[in-house]
Amino acid sequence: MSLLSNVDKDHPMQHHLIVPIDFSSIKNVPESHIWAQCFEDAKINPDNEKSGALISIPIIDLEDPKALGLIFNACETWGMFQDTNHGVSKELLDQVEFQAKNVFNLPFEQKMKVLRAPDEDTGYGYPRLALFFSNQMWNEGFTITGNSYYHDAKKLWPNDFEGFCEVIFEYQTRMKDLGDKLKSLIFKSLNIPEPEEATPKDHIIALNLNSYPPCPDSTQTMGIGPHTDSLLFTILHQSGNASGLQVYKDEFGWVSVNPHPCALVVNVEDLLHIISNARFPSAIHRALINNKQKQRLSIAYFYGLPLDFEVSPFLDYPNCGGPQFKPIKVKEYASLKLKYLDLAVSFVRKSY
Ligand SMILES: O=C(O)CCC(=O)C(=O)O
Ligand SMILES: [Fe+2]
Repeated sequence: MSLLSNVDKDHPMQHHLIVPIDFSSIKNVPESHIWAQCFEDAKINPDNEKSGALISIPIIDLEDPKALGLIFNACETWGMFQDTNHGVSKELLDQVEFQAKNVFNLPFEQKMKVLRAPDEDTGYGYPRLALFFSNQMWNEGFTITGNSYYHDAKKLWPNDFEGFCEVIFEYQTRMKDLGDKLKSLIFKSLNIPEPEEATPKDHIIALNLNSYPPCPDSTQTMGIGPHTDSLLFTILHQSGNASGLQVYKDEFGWVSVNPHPCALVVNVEDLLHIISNARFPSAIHRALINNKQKQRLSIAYFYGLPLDFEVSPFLDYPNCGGPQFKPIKVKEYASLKLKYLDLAVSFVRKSY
């Protein structure tokens, strides 16, 4: 049982919101998956190279002596950046993408063997976010926490599961190292102490493999609807063959975050928004479907804090105007998020 499942137990999902359609047999986008508003609010379309070239989120070399300042500016302005020189090899990124592809390209009946249970957080299915949107998303996911992948891989490939397990183990290890390093850089950039964790091994950490299958009409549907992530920050690897990820910024609308060779996307999540006393926005993001009829993959690593850890704003900077949020335990916040999605943060906001 995973650490998060105690929280999930209180918020079970309906079966039909977990079971994806069999994307491999679909010729037209079904009514259930049509997002009429999809492009109306998109000031910048991911396939419009001209506008996409005008604005882009910062790409930061982690070995750059100026990295701290650059990270601070990017988090404050965008709640997001891409990092290079992060220490995760291209080979490992290719391998994890290959293994993700192996999962999603299995026959539908095989994937259903590891369907996520209504009150669990691991396994195959639509993203948990499906609960909050009236339309289905063009997306299938496979969520891993801790060593849940071992049990599932045995069901998917009874005689050949080691390859998948080795790559996921290695990827989780490297992501944890990179996450620790980024946490240290981000807190230094804010000039506040790193949260003291009594039980660091109880961190909530999850890995989401996402697949956006080839789509007969990309203008009709949505890969993943607008949301913020719940924990400290996300480290995202996206396949290089197609764009889709976008971040929302008031002045510009939706801005594409196109794949950059070997760079990993880092985005601020809600708990970091709270700890930074709203100095860093929690990145509102979504993923569109590309018009190239190509499968797009992304691998999201959510870096958290222990469930019993209490987060509260650090106020040690000039003109911060007092704490904007009440202290809250990570598990209480996770529970609010599963119930209210992006409104969760408003329950933590202080009213003066
Ligand atoms: O696929 C992407 O680019 C975004 C995925 C995402 O936002 C998530 O898994 O929370
Ligand atoms: Fe996300």
